[in-house]
Amino acid sequence: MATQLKSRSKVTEKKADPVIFNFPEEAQLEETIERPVIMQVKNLHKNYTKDTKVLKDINFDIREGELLSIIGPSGAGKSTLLRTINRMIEPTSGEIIFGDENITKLKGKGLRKMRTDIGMIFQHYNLVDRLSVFENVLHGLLGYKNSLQGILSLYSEEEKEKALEIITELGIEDHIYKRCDELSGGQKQRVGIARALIQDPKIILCDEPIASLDPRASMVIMEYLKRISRERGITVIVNLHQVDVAKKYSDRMIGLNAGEIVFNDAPEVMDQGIVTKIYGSKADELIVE
Ligand SMILES: Nc1ncnc2c1ncn2[C@@H]1O[C@H](COP(=O)(O)OP(=O)(O)OP(=O)(O)O)[C@@H](O)[C@H]1O
Repeated sequence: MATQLKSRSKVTEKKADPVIFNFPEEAQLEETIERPVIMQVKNLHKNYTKDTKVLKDINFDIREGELLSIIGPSGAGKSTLLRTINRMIEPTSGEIIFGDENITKLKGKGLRKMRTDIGMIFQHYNLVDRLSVFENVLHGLLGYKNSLQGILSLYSEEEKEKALEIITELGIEDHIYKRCDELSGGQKQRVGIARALIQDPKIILCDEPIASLDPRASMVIMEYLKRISRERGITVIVNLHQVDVAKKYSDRMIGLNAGEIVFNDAPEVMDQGIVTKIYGSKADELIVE
């Protein structure tokens, strides 16, 4: 398989990093159509200790194929909220309804199945540095494997073809056999996205995906995330520090302040007054046009 893939990648013309995507008009129009709700977060609380109440009665719906950003000052609870959605962090109380299930009650097989439906990408990529791009992407399938298949890295030809397709879609096919520690931050994040995509998720959680990237690489990553939500109908939930980036790319924004939702609406509605409500005294540094 490796040789097959190598010869295929040789015939692939070297492409420059894609920068701008022009979304078709239908995709723009689709934004006005109300998408079905696929997840409901109800009365969610997280207390790390008796005195550290980080999420306070969080309620919101998540819709199919939307790009939803979560913004708020440092310590507002953005990462905690994102990570309770796939139970990387256990909520203290409340419900997260996904399909017919309450995620907060899942155990064993049910929990593993839910995690294949919800992919995740991270600020620091969480890749295995000494492994190749190809191997890291295939690792996204581990949730579907038994432990022996996982240990032996047993993947079918079909799975390898799918990995190649996704790697090509993300524009990193020229790096497929490189170790991940030879890649730039933006390329690493694209590997992270490819690893999430190969598991066929319904939702991708992105915990500050551009916080370690320069503006150009950040834009490329945001364009890919937007494209994934538009073209694949996957819901993308992104924690962001940059209000302007969130405004530009989101279908909807949630503003968190001290563990409470103080804004949940379309980006067009966000103005300086709302930014002040979310960021308090730090809002002066964040001018919103
Ligand atoms: N494991 C933990 N134990 C105790 N407190 C925690 C733990 N993890 C986070 N916290 C606290 O919970 C609060 C919210 O943290 P969280 O990381 O969710 O915020 P955030 O909005 O993502 O912040 P940032 O933008 O700085 O990443 C902070 O006060 C943090 O110190």
